[in-house]
Amino acid sequence: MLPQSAPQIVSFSDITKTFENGTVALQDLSLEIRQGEFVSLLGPSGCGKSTALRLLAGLSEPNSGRLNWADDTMSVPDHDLSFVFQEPTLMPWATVFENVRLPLKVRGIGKVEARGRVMSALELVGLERFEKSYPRELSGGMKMRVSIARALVTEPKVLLMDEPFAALDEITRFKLNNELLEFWSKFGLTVVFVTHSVFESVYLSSRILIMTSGPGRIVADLPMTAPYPRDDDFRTSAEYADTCRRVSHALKDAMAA
Ligand SMILES: Nc1ncnc2c1ncn2[C@@H]1O[C@H](COP(=O)(O)OP(=O)(O)OP(=O)(O)O)[C@@H](O)[C@H]1O
Repeated sequence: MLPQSAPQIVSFSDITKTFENGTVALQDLSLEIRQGEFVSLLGPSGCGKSTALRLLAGLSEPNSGRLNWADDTMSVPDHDLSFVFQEPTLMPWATVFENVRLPLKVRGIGKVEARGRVMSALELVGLERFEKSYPRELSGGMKMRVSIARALVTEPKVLLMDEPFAALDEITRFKLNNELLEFWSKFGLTVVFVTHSVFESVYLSSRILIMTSGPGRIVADLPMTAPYPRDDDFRTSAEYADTCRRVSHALKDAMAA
């Protein structure tokens, strides 16, 4: 599946991010992401994964260095880019339909025009029958599906995900992993995915960037060559187990260094 030949979509050049309290969250970070990649940022707590994702989303600015989108329109906040957080961050007072409609509303798209798009996004995540439900009536997995539908309703090119499945039980997480891979492939998305989990990153990614802290930086860039589609057979294969072991060792080495 693509990587090497695909065009670059965004690059970080020597990016440093220091917070006001003096914490150097990222130092001299350079990185290129290509269109259609599924890139995971994997590393221990505090190594700057979320900071890197927030810079990509335009939610924060670097102190030095440059972030370059190949297409200038991508640097406009919210344009062609969606963010999924660990918490589904749904409006509790609004229905599932209204929650998913929100990004379209923010863009000035009227309810009539939005309806078809919202219902298509809900169908994608299997929640079309729940359009009138409120978040409190949904399970954790369903809330996350609503959050994903809200991210996909704008038909983004790039999906940024910050530990989206960390709070879910394993069976739900596996299901959502598979659904995410389906959306990624169906829509030709570029996904940047933050996780602590070696297993999750190996299952999903076309490439894993291992980060470490003190200061936050990338210490290994590992292509994941197992073919897609990946399914439950892959999850129980020797190749998956071997790759998890290799990535786990690389992570341990990075943390010890
Ligand atoms: N707004 C902030 N002000 C000060 N320090 C911050 C701020 N945000 C993050 N940090 C610090 O910057 C470093 C990187 O944080 P970041 O949240 O990016 O790490 P992370 O790898 O995503 O961690 P986790 O996996 O725990 O979410 C940490 O030391 C964190 O305490």
